[in-house]
Amino acid sequence: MVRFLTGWLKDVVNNAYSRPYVHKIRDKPVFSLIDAIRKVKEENKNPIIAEYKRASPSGFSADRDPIEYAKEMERSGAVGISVLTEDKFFSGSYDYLFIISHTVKIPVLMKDFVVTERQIDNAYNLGADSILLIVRILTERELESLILYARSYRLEPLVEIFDENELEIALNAGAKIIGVNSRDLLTFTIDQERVKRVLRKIPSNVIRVAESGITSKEQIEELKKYGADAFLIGSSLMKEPSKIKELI
Ligand SMILES: O=C(O)c1ccccc1NCC(=O)[C@H](O)[C@H](O)COP(=O)(O)O
Repeated sequence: MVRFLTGWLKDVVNNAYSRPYVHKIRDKPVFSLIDAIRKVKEENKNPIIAEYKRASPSGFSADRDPIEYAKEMERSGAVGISVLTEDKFFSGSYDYLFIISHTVKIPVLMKDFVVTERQIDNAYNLGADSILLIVRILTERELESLILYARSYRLEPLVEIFDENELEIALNAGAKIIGVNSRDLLTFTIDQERVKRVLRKIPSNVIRVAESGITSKEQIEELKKYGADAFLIGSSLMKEPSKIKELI
């Protein structure tokens, strides 16, 4: 299918094409996010991917030191850290990714609107262990090709979907870890019922991640009933990092 983008999504993708190449050489091993999630589940804990997000187009903003935040998340048992690197709409940066990936020894996900191989080169060189690939902004051919490109660096991408149609695309492309985003990328509305509906349709040999709008342990327990293996949480942990202890 050919992608058709409107509004801010069109702008964010256009901006992604002109992200610069970062001249760095990776100096750390790759940590598997999938293995880390399986291990935390075996320990009967909730695998939480804690996100470092300073701003978002839906109006979120938080000013927190990246090193302190990352250390606290690792100390508290987060399975991984997601770092927003998109600059125009999320006030992210490649510097945050480098700093955080060189602070912690748990998997780090580069959260961005990835549409080029150059962005994946940057993720690897800056120390990321995984990248996000969003089905909504890619053609099927691009998705397949970027998954393979990321794997050539041993980075297993988290493939983000919205609904059943995108689930089929992600599965056809061979995704091994799939995130269902409760937030509609255009309207920003959160719909956990859609997430539950889609989660239960993902085969159990695929790692299933519930993304966005998670604020409580009750929500996590509910999402687990529908098959969620891991939880990507940004806003509530950026506002109150100590909350991670009760969520895990
Ligand atoms: O965070 C946003 O407002 C947002 C708006 C539009 C597109 C993407 C957006 N966020 C990216 C994410 O996927 C979330 O940051 C992530 O899932 C964590 O969500 P939350 O816990 O609700 O901050």
